[in-house]
Parts: sequence; C-alpha cells; structure tokens
Amino acid sequence: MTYPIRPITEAEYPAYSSVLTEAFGWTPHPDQRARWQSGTEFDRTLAAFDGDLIVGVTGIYTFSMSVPGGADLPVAGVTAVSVLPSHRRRGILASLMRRQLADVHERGEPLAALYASESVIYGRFGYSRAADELYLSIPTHKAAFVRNAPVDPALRIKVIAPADHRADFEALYERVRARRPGQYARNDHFWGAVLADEEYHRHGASDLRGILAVDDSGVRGYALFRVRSNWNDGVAANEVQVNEVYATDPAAYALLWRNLLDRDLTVTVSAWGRPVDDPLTQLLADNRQLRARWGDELYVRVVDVEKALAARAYAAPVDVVIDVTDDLCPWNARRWRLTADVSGAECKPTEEEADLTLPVVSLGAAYLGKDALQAQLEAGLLAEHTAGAVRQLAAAMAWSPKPWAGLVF
Ligand SMILES: CC(=O)SCCNC(=O)CCNC(=O)[C@H](O)C(C)(C)COP(=O)(O)OP(=O)(O)OC[C@H]1O[C@@H](n2cnc3c(N)ncnc32)[C@H](O)[C@@H]1OP(=O)(O)O
Repeated sequence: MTYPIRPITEAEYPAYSSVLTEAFGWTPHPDQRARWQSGTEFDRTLAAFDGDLIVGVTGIYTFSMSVPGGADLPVAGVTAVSVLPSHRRRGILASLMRRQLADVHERGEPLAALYASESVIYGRFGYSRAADELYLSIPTHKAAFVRNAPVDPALRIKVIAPADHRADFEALYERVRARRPGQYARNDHFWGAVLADEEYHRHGASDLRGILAVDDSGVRGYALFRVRSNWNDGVAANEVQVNEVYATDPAAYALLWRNLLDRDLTVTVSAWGRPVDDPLTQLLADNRQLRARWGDELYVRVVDVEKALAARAYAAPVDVVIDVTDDLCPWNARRWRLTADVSGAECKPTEEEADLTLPVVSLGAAYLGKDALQAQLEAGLLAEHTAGAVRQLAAAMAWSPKPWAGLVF
C-alpha cells in the first residue's frame, strides 16, 4: 500500500499536529501548540495520507549552522517525525525520509541534522550520532575552582528578568556561536522557546531566572536557570537547574558559573545537556565531584559530500581518496579526493584508487568534529586500503571545541 506524500497547508496544521501528539503521547498546552505552529515552515512539511487522513508527518527548520572553522552552512533541521500508532511499521517513515532527503538535496543543503527520540531510528537513513552531551550535577560545597581560574575585577554580576533582556542574549549568542560546531542561528521561534516560561515549562521549579556578566563596556555573558526550592527537616537544599550559559571570554564564563555555584540555600547545581568539553570541567578543582551522564545530542546526515567536505576546516593537512557508500543518496556514492590544509579544503570526484571506504553514516559521525573514525575502524565498520589513511583523515576531521547544538529542535 502506498501513502501519497505532500506538504501541508496551514489549514491542515491541526491534523498534522495531532499525528505528532498521538505518536508522542503528549498533550501540549495551547500556547505551546501555537508556538509550534508559528515556527512551522509549511513549505518544508511533509505528510503521508491514507485517503483523507494524515498518518505520518515530518518538517524542517531552515538553519544556518556553524561547522569546524566557523563557517555557516545551510542545514535542514529535521523535526516532528511521527507516524500514527495505527499505521506504524508499514514503511511510512522510510518513504517520508527518502522524499525529504531528495528535497533537501534539491534545495542545495549539504547537511541534515536532528535530535532523535530513539537512537536506533535514523542510522538506516544515513544519520549518525555527531555530537554528545553531559547531564551534569555538582554538589555546591565541593565546587571550588582551580587556583588559576580567570578573574577580571572589571566584571560584575547583574540579576535580571530574562524577558527584558532578549536582545542582549541574541546579540551575545550570535557573537559566540561560530566557535562551536553545531550551534545554529536562532530565529524568533527558537528565542521564544529559550524564554518560554509558562507553568508547564517549570516542572516544579521556579520561573526562568537570569544573570548577566557585565563590565563598563556592556554584556560579556549571560546565564538562564530555574531554582527548585527544597527544604529537608528545616534545612534548605535548593537545586539550581541551568538552562544556558554563554560568554564572550573565559573570565565572564567563570564568573557566571561561580555565581550559580555560590548561591545561598543551594546544595546542587545541575544542567540538562552541556558540551562534553564544557570549560567548567576544567575549572572545578575537585572535578571528581562533577557527576555526569554521557548522552547523544545531535545526529547528522551528509546529504552532499562534495559541498559538505569542502565547506569545513580541518585540524591537520589531509590528502585521501575516500570511497563513499550511500544507498539513499546515490549522488554521494563514488570516490572523492579530499585535500585540505590551512589554506582551505577541496573535495572533488576522482577515478583514483581509494585509500579508504566510508559508509556515509560514518562521515556524518565525524563531520562536526567528533573523534569517531579511528574507533569505527577498530570496530570493523570501515575498510582501510592504504595503511594510516583513517588515522590521517580522523586527525584532520576531529575538532575542538567539540560539537554541540545546545537547543533541541
Ligand atoms: C527528529 C524527530 O522528530 S525524532 C521523533 C521520532 N518519532 C517518535 O519517536 C514518535 C513515536 N514513533 C513513531 O511515530 C514511529 O514509530 C516512527 C516515526 C519512529 C517510525 O515510523 P514507522 O512508519 O513505523 O517506520 P517504518 O515502518 O518506515 O520503519 C522503517 C524501518 O525502521 C525501523 N524502525 C522504525 N521505528 C523504529 C523504532 N522506534 N525502533 C527500532 N526500529 C524502528 C522499522 O522496523 C523499519 O525497519 P526495516 O526497514 O528493517 O523493516
């Protein structure tokens, strides 16, 4: 049985969104549903139909995303993937994914990216875990910084109402996001999500709180957080739950965390999803006290090998012929010669013998700079034809800071 696929109109949004809420078992608040609707790019939605009934959906946010070296790449941010429970496992997701990848390619976007509800779903479509994150928790009484942590006496903390400082957050985030691969330009919809503060976003904690790190020249950093108030037998045991911390420089970054860690009545600071190389991990003197769970963050699919590999910077010179295998995007499946040094990168089709064979899913894992390729070789997932070729490519593709998008879409 086939299920015709097409984008929806705005009038069809209620039926589109009900597939999403049914598949996820969510009951969104009307404000949240309204926000999703206003953020929807209707020409980039796809719905699969069984007669008049929408039974499967997906959408795309049109992103500009930082890649290693700081360039901005057009990226398709895949979202809202859902199939009605009555129609699951009939190949509807597979047909939506095939159609979506063809659309993304036609539009000239070299990458697609997503946050996965389950890590097992997207590998078959060429997506790979490309960024990791830490869910961390720090006991505040063990949170001293190393002795040489940066301090700038010109800096001070200002307590603010987040809703009044959106322009400061936007300007600061835009100033710093090129540093870390995976960070994407946030439009109105995403700033609305960052600052969303209705009761249902609080999960028993306070309203959204904010601090700025400022000096006489202006804002050098901000943090957004909530406080979960807690008393045990008359003893205060609050938890500060950190949502975002961004700063232009290390001293401002350290001061913001210092303020979050030093609050009265507080025993724990936690954060749901931080970069694995968060500078905070280096600042804590007793860093064994930082308890963290390692998780998967962004998934990446290289849709156009030639454009994607030429667009990023490389940490070391590289000159290899890669035989890319890709069942879903046949335009990628061939041999490519990648040459790169400090002056730039080039990726061109070639008929030369391959130094290594790389499934496109492995390229996605390494694209934003995660150190993935050598381990994949050792796991038997790649084929090396010239000794040392994988090590050379892995050293060139690995990047610091490590990739992290920082905001679910
Ligand atoms: C970016 C995001 O939006 S992430 C959100 C993803 N959505 C959800 O988690 C909501 C709940 N789940 C669903 O709506 C559906 O189960 C979906 C969208 C995950 C899958 O849709 P379906 O139409 O059932 O998938 P489809 O039938 O096309 O399956 C294609 C293949 O993927 C496999 N597959 C699909 N979903 C899963 C899963 N959750 N776990 C393991 N395998 C899966 C199928 O078994 C099939 O494998 P095969 O090719 O070897 O036969």
